[in-house]
Amino acid sequence: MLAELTANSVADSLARRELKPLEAVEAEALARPSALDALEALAPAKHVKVIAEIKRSSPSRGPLADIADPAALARRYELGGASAVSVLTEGRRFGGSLEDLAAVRQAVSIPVLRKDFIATPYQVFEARAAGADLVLLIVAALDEPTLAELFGLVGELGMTALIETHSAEELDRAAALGARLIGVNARNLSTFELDRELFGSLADRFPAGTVRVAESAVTGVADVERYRAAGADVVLVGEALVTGGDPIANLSSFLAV
Ligand SMILES: O=P(O)(O)OC[C@@H](O)[C@@H](O)c1c[nH]c2ccccc12
Repeated sequence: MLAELTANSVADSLARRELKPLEAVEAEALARPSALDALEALAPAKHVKVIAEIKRSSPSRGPLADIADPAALARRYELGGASAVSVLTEGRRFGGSLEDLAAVRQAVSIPVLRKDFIATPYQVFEARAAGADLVLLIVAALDEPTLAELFGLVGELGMTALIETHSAEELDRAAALGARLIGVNARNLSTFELDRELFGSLADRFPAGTVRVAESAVTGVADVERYRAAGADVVLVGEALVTGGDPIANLSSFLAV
């Protein structure tokens, strides 16, 4: 189901854009200055860290925010103390683009995550060419050889993979891969259902030394506290930051946890 969704989304986004040849994108990716060290930026610390997301809309929630200037919002996130910025680059359902990512990259000096349904090496090169430091790989959407191939390529390009999981079995697959940055998404991307307890139920399963990311379902500081108490090093927050008024004030309350 999710694999199909990913394939459709990839085909759709590739069909809608004028595509440069792979060699050109690869050359652009390799010509970039080195990616920022996201593992260092997100390393466990005394307080929880936040990856703040630029998110215009989502299939489950519809339009969320009219973000005319993603770079300006990213600057607010950085000022507010976010450790990284996530930019949704999927166009049809999330209203994002690689242009958003490139604009954000120029505006901030913290690591930037390409959040999309990545299923091909081409998209990984594109991410680096646009300036991404991190790339999301969703275990449920990828077969084993593809996941391993993309994970390897992300590393070769000097970027960090955020491996997204939604079950014990997927978390074990992420661990077997040697992932250092692993997320548990509270949202099931096939049914859109939220399971707020999932991160807590899987927290003990993260291999020692990995950075634990709790993704989705933060509506306020109480959710950040709950994730932190369950063992999260990092929370990834979208909707609450794009809809909740001043992101700087919201971030400062989250970062006090
Ligand atoms: O808006 P929220 O509930 O704070 O969620 C953010 C982020 O976790 C969510 O956008 C997300 C997590 N994994 C994804 C994969 C694809 C698209 C989106 C996502």
